[in-house]
Amino acid sequence: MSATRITVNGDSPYDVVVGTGVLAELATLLRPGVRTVAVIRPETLPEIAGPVGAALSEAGYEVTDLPVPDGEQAKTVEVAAGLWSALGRHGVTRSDAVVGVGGGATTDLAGFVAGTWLRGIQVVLVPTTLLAMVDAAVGGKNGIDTPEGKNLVGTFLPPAGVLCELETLASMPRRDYVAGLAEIIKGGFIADPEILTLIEADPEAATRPDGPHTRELIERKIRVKADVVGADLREAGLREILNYGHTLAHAIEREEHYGIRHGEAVAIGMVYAAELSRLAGRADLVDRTRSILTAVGLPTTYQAGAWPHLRDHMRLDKKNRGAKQRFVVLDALARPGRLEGPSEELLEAAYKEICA
Ligand SMILES: NC(=O)c1ccc[n+]([C@@H]2O[C@H](COP(=O)([O-])OP(=O)(O)OC[C@H]3O[C@@H](n4cnc5c(N)ncnc54)[C@H](O)[C@@H]3O)[C@@H](O)[C@H]2O)c1
Ligand SMILES: O=C(O)C(=O)C[C@@H](O)[C@H](O)[C@H](O)COP(=O)(O)O
Ligand SMILES: [Zn+2]
Repeated sequence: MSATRITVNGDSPYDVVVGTGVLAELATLLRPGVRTVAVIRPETLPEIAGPVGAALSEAGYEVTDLPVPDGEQAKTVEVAAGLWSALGRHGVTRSDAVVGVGGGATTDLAGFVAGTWLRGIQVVLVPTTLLAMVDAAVGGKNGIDTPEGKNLVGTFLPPAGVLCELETLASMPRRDYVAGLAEIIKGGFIADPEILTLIEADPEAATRPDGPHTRELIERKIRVKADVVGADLREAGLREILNYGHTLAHAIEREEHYGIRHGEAVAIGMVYAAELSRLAGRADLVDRTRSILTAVGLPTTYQAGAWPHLRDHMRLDKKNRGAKQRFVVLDALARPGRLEGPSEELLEAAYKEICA
C-alpha cells in the first residue's frame, strides 16, 4: 500500500487519500459516532461497491446498500426522493453517514442526498472514475439536474473525506477514462502548466490508467482543486476558475440529453473559451488547446446549427448575474480572468470557430 494524503483546508478540513490498496483507510475518514452507513452506488457496479461495503462491515458499521441508476440518469429529484425514503426507512440519523461510491454522477447525487437529509449529514466519497477522483468528489459541490438544465439544484457540503483507490481505474472503459483527462487538462490551463507538459510529452500514455505519470497527473489536479476550494468553498469568486470551459459544456450536455460525457463536453467548451479569450484580445491559447485535446482523443468541435439552442441554455449558467452572461477566460497560461457581458456578436463569432 502507498497512500498520499492531500488536505483540503477551509472551515471543515478533510483529507483526500490517493493510492493503491487503500480501502482499509476508509474507516479512518468517517467521523466518530457513526453506527449506520448508507452506501449509494450505481446498480451496474456491484463488483466495485462490494469491497467498499465489506470494508465498512469489517470495521463494525451497519451497512445499507442503496443501488441507483447508472451515471447521469441518477441525478434526478426522483432518484433523490427514493433515497430520502430509504434513509428514513433505515433510521439514518444525524450521527450516521452516507458513503458515495462511483463516478462523478453518483458522488454528486450522494453528496446532494447527504446534504439535504436531516439538513445535512456527513458524506465520505469513494470516486471510481478518473474524472470523479480529480474533480467531482473533491470540493463539496454536489447536485442534480432538472429539465431546465445541468446541476441546477444542489448544495455545498464538504465531504468528511475522499478515498481514491487507484486500482478501480483499471476497469474503466477507455472513453470514460479519456473524458476524465479533460478536467485534468483544464487544471493545466488554469493553474498548473506542468500537467500540460507531462501530457504533451506522451499523450498516448496519458490515456492509460497504467501510464507512467498517471498518479502524478491525478495528484497534481487534486492539488489544483484543493487549493481553490480550500480558499473559496461557496464560489464567492476564485472558485469560478474551475468552471473554465463549462458554460458551453453544460449547454452541450443538455442539448445532447446527457448522451455525451461531461469531460467530452468540457473539452469542446474549453476550445470555445480559448476562442473567446483570443477574440476578446486576451490570451491566445487556441492552438495549444486544440492540439492537446486532439492528441488524447477528445472532441474539439460541435454542430453549426446548434448555436440558437446552446445560447439559450447558457442563460441559466450559475455564473450569470441578471442578464449579464459571464465566462471564465484566460489572460495568460495559468492566469484565468473573467469576461463579463460580452456582445452577442462575440459569443457567436467564437462559436463559429469551433463548428465542425
Ligand atoms: N461536483 C463537482 O465538482 C463535479 C466536478 C466535475 C464533474 N462533476 C459531475 O460528474 C459527472 C461526470 O462524472 P464521470 O465522468 O465520472 O461520469 P459517471 O459518473 O457517469 O461515470 C461514467 C461511467 O463509468 C462507470 N464507472 C464508474 N466507475 C467505474 C469503474 N471503476 N470501472 C468501470 N466503470 C466505471 C459509471 O458507472 C458510468 O457508466 C457529471 O455529472 C458532472 O456534472 C461534478
Ligand atoms: O468545482 C467546481 O466549482 C467546478 O466548477 C468544477 C466543474 O468541473 C464541475 O463540473 C462542476 O460540477 C460544475 O459546477 P456548476 O456550478 O457549473 O454546476
Ligand atoms: Zn466539470
